[in-house]
Amino acid sequence: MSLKIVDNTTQDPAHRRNPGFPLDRDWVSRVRMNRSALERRAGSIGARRTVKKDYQLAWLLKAITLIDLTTLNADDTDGRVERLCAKARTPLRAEIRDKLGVADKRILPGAVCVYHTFVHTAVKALEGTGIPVAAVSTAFPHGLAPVETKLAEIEASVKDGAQEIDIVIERGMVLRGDWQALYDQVKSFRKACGDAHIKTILGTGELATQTNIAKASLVCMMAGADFIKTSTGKEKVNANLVTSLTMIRMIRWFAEETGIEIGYKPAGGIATAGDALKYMALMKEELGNHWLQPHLFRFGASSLLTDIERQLEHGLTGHYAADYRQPMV
Ligand SMILES: O=C[C@H](O)COP(=O)(O)O
Repeated sequence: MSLKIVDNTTQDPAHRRNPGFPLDRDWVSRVRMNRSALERRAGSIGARRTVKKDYQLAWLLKAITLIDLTTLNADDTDGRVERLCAKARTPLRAEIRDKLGVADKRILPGAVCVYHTFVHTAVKALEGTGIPVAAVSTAFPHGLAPVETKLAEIEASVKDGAQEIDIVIERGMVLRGDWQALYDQVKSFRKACGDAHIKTILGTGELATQTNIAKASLVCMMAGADFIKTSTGKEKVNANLVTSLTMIRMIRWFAEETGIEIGYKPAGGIATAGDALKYMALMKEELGNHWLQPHLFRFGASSLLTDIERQLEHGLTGHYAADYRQPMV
């Protein structure tokens, strides 16, 4: 089995951060997406075997490095966040790592993602691992609060040690086509983030059309987003392949025009190893293997790791482990 694919780190020194660009209204007005063409293309993902069976275990190991291990529940506690961080420190049991021959490799999730309240706890629990803490700020999940409140929340998360900030946009700005307001707000969020990387959550399930999703993606990238992210996980419709295709194509277009590579984070409802492989195949086919690195791709997921661990064990032994052997939080 080739495990070359898991040899990556969370930082690529050659990667240029998005500096942000002026709002180009002409470009925004030229954006049009064709939903049925997107659906046809999305339906073909995973139909052909993109990942050969022998390589699947290596891809699943890689998938672990691309997860923002997440807990975003109203009943989260310090204890739950600490247990999640313990899982992040040891995402795979030693026995599985040994059997896979990867005991010496860095296989850790891309980040741990929590509410602002728990940033301090997570930073402390992850000390020494190099795993960044991502905070959902700006009145997650709806994004409806005075801008000053949202900016203060970002600043507080950064002060507590968050290295990544997942902001939510106001969906109403997109539905009204108020691109200037969206651009100005995301730009101010980016400024408040400072060195922390900013992921902009679009709430795609609430944006009505693929064209709106594409335009919102573009405006966020112009305003300085490091990542564009689909969903909070709280909308009725969360990440899916059609929307992913729309956003990935905007990332490609943006890279062609500006030379800047923006990250992509599908989030919400991605819970199985099979789902993960489909998203990875989509990235590989549309943007190339290069984009399958933690600084350019993340899964926002609360339960994906559990299934990946189960599938890895099944791949090794032919049996599924009992649930108690893979506790999450
Ligand atoms: O950003 C991450 C999402 O909230 C996680 O959603 P999930 O619980 O459906 O995996």
